[in-house]
Order: sequence, then C-alpha cells, then structure tokens
Amino acid sequence: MYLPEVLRRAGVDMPVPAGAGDLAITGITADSRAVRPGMIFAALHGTHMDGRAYIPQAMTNGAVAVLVDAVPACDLSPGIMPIRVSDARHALAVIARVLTPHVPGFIAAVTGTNGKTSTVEFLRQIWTLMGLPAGTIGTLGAVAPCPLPDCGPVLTTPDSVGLMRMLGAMAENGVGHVAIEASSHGLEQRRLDGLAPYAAGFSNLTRDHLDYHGTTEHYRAAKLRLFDTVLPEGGIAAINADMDAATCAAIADIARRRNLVLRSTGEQGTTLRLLDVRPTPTGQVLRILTPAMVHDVTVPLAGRFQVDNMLLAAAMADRDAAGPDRAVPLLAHLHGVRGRMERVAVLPGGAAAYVDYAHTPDALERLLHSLRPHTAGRLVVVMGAGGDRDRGKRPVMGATATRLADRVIVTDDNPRTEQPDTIRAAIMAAAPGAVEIGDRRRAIAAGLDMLGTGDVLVVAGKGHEQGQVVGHDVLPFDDATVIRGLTGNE
Ligand SMILES: CC(=O)N[C@H]1[C@@H](OP(=O)(O)OP(=O)(O)OC[C@H]2O[C@@H](n3ccc(=O)[nH]c3=O)[C@H](O)[C@@H]2O)O[C@H](CO)[C@@H](O)[C@@H]1O[C@H](C)C(=O)N[C@@H](C)C(=O)N[C@H](CCC(=O)O)C(=O)O
Ligand SMILES: Nc1ncnc2c1ncn2[C@@H]1O[C@H](COP(=O)(O)OP(=O)(O)OP(=O)(O)O)[C@@H](O)[C@H]1O
Ligand SMILES: N[C@H](CCC[C@H](N)C(=O)O)C(=O)O
Ligand SMILES: [Mg+2]
Repeated sequence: MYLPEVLRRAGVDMPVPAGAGDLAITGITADSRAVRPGMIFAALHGTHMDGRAYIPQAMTNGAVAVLVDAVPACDLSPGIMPIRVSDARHALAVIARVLTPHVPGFIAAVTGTNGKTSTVEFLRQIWTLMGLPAGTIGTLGAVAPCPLPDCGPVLTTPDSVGLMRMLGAMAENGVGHVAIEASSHGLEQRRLDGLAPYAAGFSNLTRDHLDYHGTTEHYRAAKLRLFDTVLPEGGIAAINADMDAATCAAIADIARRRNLVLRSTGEQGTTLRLLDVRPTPTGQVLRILTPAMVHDVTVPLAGRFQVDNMLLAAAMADRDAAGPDRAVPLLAHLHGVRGRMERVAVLPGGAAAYVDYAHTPDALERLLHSLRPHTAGRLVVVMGAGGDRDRGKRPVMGATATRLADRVIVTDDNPRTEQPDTIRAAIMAAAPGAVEIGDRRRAIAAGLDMLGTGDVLVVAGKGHEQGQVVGHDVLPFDDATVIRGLTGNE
C-alpha cells in the first residue's frame, strides 16, 4: 500500500509531500532495531528513552518515513519523510491496523484493576462452548486453537504492532472471537487504539499502579479511554455494577453521550442480577435474574470474586440482547484459570494449599474472604509485593493480610531492581505478628509446616508466573511446583 493511501485510511490529515506518492509501505514499528526496508518508523517519546535518538538507525535499516509528535517540534534532516501528528502513539496503532489485512470480527476488551485475565479466559471458554473458534490475548500470553507468532516478552496488553500481528494470525486461521485484556498502561499508551471492539468490560477499580498514573483520577481516566475512545459508538459497555460508584457513574455518562448499550452485572446489576450465591464444597450455586428469566446454575469454581468475573464475561458474550441468557447456563462448564485460586495440593490431614495471583490490596482482601468458608481451621497466607511498582500498596497489603488471615508470612515477590528487605520492611511495618522469610521457597515450606487438620495455606502474588525477577534476571520459580515438590503431590 502506498503512503498516501495508508495515511488516508488511518485518518492522518496532512498534506502529502511531493515524492511520497510512490513510497510503498511494508510495515510500521516503534523499535528501530525491528525496522526493515520500506517500513515507517514511529519515533516515540518513552519512559526511559526518546525514540527520536534512534531515527538514524531506523533510516540505516531502511525506514522510508518517520512518524513523530508535531509537538514538541523536532528538526528532521532533509531526506527523511516526516509524518507529523498530534498523537504519534495513536497514529501508530491506527496505521498498524490499516496495514493488517484481516482481524477477527468479534473483539471484546476487558479492563479493571483485578479480574481481567479471569474474565477474558471465561469469555474464551463460553465462546468455545458455543462452538465458536475463540482466543485470548493478555497476561497469560495469547491462547487460540491455531499456531501463533512469537511476539516477544508477554505484556498484559501487547504493543499496538504486536497486538495487530497476533490478531492478524488469529483471523487468518479462522479465529473470529477474541477477548483482550486492556491494561491501564496499554490504554494510556494507546496500544489498543487500532481496535474496534464490539464490547468493552470494566471489572472494578481499586488501588494499583499509582507509581505510573500518579493519582486515582488519572488511573481511572486511563481505563475510561476504553469506553470514551476505543469502543466505537453504539458498542456494548458491560460493567460490574457493584464496583465503586464514581466509575459506574462515569461509564453511564459516557454511554449516554456515545450511544453505548449499557449492560450491568452483580448484586446491583440489571442485565445479570445476582440474587443469591451459596458456596458448596466443590463450587457455588448461583441464582441470577435477567430481564427474561431466573437462572439457577451451579458453577464448579470456588471464590466469590470468580462469580463477578463470570457474570461480566456472560454479559459480553454476544452482541445480541439474548446473548447473556444463552451464556449463563454455560457457566456450569467453566474451568478454573491457572494460578487464580487454584488448589494445588491436599495434605494427608485434609489441609489444602492454594496458589493465587492477588497482588493488590483489594485482590488480597477478596481472596482471603473467599477462602474463609473453605477453612475449618486456620488460614495461613504467604505474600509479598513487587519491586519497581506502586510502593504505597505495600503497607495496605500487610494490614489486609494481618486482618484477614490467622498467620502471615511475608516474603519476596519479584523485587526487580529494589532491595528486597526494604520492600518486606514496608509490608512488615503494617503487619504485626507476621513472620518475615525472604526466600520464597523457605517461606512456602514454613507455611506448609504450620498446617494442621482443616487449615488452609494460600501463596499469593505470583499465580501462573514462572520466575522470580531479581535485578534484571529472571530466576525460574513456580509456586505450584514448589508446593507440589514439598508436599509430594507431584
Ligand atoms: C512503562 C511502560 O509501560 N513501558 C513500555 C513502553 O516502553 P516505552 O515507550 O516507555 O519505551 P522506552 O524504553 O522509553 O523507549 C522509547 C522508544 O524508543 C524505542 N527504542 C528503544 C531502543 C532502541 O534501540 N531503539 C528504539 O527504537 C522504543 O521502542 C520506544 O518506542 O512500551 C514498550 C513497547 O511496547 C514496552 O515494552 C514497555 O513495557 C515495559 C517493559 C513494562 O514493564 N511495562 C509494564 C509496566 C506494563 O506495560 N504493564 C502493563 C500493565 C500490567 C497490569 O496492569 O497488569 C501491561 O500491559 O503489561
Ligand atoms: N473481580 C475481582 N475482584 C477483585 N479481585 C479479583 C477479581 N478477580 C480476580 N481477583 C483477584 O485478582 C487476582 C488476579 O486476577 P486476574 O489475573 O484475573 O486479574 P488481572 O486484572 O488480569 O490482573 P493483572 O493486572 O495482573 O493482569 C486473582 O488471583 C484474585 O486474587
Ligand atoms: N507478582 C507480581 C504481580 C504483577 C502484576 C503485574 N500486572 C504488574 O503490576 O506489573 C509483581 O508485582 O511482580
Ligand atoms: Mg491480567
């Protein structure tokens, strides 16, 4: 496709200079190292570096044009074809879409502090149960019933170019339904701006990532971009009506302005209203009211928060208004998500050990509440907090663990470039009576040693993760494997 056509389709409004008409565009990238002849290089201002410094390398590698923000102005040497726009990250995403011939016809995107991975995974399972080839893109990587390209290190929301490559591969292989996790970083950095999802979901908004967004308002605004910018007018806005009132009100307001179809779930929901939840030894019995009927469904998963995620997934499963009623009975067949309240071992005395990905104060609170009905004896938690991430959540998590568990062991969880004992100290300061054991394997062993009949251990924070990030190294580590090894449940 020639440059003028690319710009026209992407809605980039700029006069095309003489000579640009015969530039055939082969692709676009924001990484100078990935430039190949005929590509556009997007020179982005990042958190650590300024992409403009890499323009010479991009040109050497064969870039034919450079996409930059018009402000602040920068001089580009003559001979470089400039594409100056008001928002280069947005333009990158839209151009990446223009250069991708096919993407799946039914894309749903889910945002929220907690529950994104679980919700997109439940959506994929619901679609699959409906007989539709379906995939997901998110924290667990990309999952689909077809071969997929390697798009480098996994982010919750891939960069816009990687995202389009993945969607293109899914579409080429007949996968028509895809559920994508929309992280606040991804939304803020416009990684999803090339998508036209038919539905967007919001699970909840609680504390996280204040290191990056600064304030809760900025954090909320980043997430709301999914509804006020990414979701096309007339699309489905599905929300958990039990989340904070300010976010619900903001979405209702956007829905009115943009003619979105609002669907709400939960105890205060109107599309799927949760009338009753009863925990059983193996799952939960739900009573759900819809505008059409009452459903009684037994789901095979424990954990109250999992019900919120299932209902949100069911509300998004179909464009058609009758879709949620078709999806609810399928909840009876869902499988649990790797590392989300996953029971990995049962000890001879009947005690159980779980692995979960709770890494925010609210997630930890809900996790411990969810486990209490399954705990005849004492509830023991092994927990930590990530380095180079929101420092303010550390004491809150320590206090939450102390309030809701009977025994707390504070350990390391991806210290990254921080001093691990400083992170632990911040948690310990709000966790009187907690035991501090930096080495995660020893901490898990100590937790298992504490268990008697009817007790429950939960190892929180790393879920499916396969490594402990120390400095810039990733040391192999899997909570579930460690528990199985220590208990002989291999
Ligand atoms: C803070 C953040 O989100 N950073 C992401 C961002 O990097 P950046 O734009 O700040 O990049 P930078 O390193 O400053 O470089 C600036 C520009 O120079 C370019 N460059 C750089 C070097 C070079 O040789 N040539 C070159 O062209 C880079 O490609 C980039 O375009 O864009 C990069 C490409 O997409 C991401 O890899 C990178 O993710 C980093 C590794 C990261 O850790 N991100 C985390 C915080 C993140 O995104 N997490 C979210 C949320 C998780 C959640 O809520 O659960 C996620 O979606 O995963
Ligand atoms: N609806 C929910 N409300 C509160 N906590 C939840 C909810 N769903 C899951 N959690 C908790 O959050 C943890 C992470 O869940 P999940 O991986 O689905 O969230 P996520 O939003 O994808 O997280 P991330 O931001 O890391 O991608 C779970 O292990 C559980 O402890
Ligand atoms: N074990 C984790 C969870 C990280 C979740 C991730 N989505 C993020 O905040 O980057 C950590 O804090 O390192
Ligand atoms: Mg996730």
